[in-house]
Amino acid sequence: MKKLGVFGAGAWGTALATAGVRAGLDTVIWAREEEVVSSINQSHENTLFLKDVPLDPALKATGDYAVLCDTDFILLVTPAQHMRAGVEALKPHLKKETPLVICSKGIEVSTGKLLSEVLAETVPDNPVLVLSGPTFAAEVAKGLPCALTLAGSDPVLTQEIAAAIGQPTFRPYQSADIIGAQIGGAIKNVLAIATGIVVGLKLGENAKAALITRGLAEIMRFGELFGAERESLMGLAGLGDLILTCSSTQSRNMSLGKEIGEGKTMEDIMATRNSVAEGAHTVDIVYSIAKDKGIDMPITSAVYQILKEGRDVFETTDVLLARPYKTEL
Ligand SMILES: NC(=O)c1ccc[n+]([C@@H]2O[C@H](COP(=O)([O-])OP(=O)(O)OC[C@H]3O[C@@H](n4cnc5c(N)ncnc54)[C@H](O)[C@@H]3O)[C@@H](O)[C@H]2O)c1
Ligand SMILES: O=P(O)(O)OC[C@H](O)CO
Repeated sequence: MKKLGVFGAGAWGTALATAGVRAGLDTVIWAREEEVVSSINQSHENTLFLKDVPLDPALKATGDYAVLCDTDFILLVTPAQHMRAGVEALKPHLKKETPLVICSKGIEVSTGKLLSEVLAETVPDNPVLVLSGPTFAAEVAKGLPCALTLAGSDPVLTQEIAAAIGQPTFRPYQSADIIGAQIGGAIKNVLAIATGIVVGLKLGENAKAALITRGLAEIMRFGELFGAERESLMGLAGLGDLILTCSSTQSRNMSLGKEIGEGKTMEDIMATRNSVAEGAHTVDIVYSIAKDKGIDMPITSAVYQILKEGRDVFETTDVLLARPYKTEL
């Protein structure tokens, strides 16, 4: 495992590529936008998605699938809703034995499938792993310390990849629970929007803590349906990421919710951004699955109603608070 490919050069792909370079890997990042390829190669910065963070000149960018696929393992970092199309495009150039590591956080809205299920359909022969956890791209790119979950069904391969990309400031903890490693990262984005709304409405720190904790209960209930292990949901890729994302406006999801709580519309907010807020997509499918399967997810439902049905934030909050009292667990 000497050569790393990174598929997708948004903020997270770029940060992961810097981690690869720092780990001593010969790293190439594939970008969809020509201007990103040239800005990384010439100015050693991703001016479109990770501005003002200097990148190691050793990091090479390409727009060529064949160059990306001439590597020992590939991190997949496209937005979740574009993962299927992205991997389909990659497939003709991909060696069957190349391990693919899902680093995106979301559930495919059109099918309700986890990204590992999407890969099982599109590239069934490639080994698939998941890398997820509490990690803001800018901090990782600057080399600040973090810890993540690296999940894979083959413990030897998982260990091999952890050893290849791991370093003191980028610590992958291994797991066999590929499902659990994806559920927390996908749903915490929806809950971060909810927390942002609470912050934007100035409902206080107590409300925020209550929402994060009851949000975790929603992750647990949803995870059970997919067969996630509870321990994984309490780990870095679950609770850890929920805490991080709900705590800071560095999160695109949390800050989106905050702006909604402050009275802005989705149209206004999206007009000022070129980055992805996965929760605004994931909420559709989580809401729909929860409704279909009878899973109690009142916070997720509230986010859906506000974002997708245009319900008033004050009215929706009142309805949430007026729900009957029940046992905690
Ligand atoms: N940014 C972070 O701190 C962070 C951390 C962990 C995980 N993630 C996850 O990584 C994934 C990628 O997020 P990001 O922060 O790198 O993205 P970003 O918001 O920085 O950049 C947007 C990305 O979307 C791509 N894109 C836009 N339109 C597209 C299209 N039509 N088809 C394919 N790709 C398109 C762009 O090329 C770019 O790579 C997301 O699932 C996110 O949840 C992000
Ligand atoms: O900026 P966000 O909300 O996409 O969150 C980034 C990461 O997922 C945090 O772990």
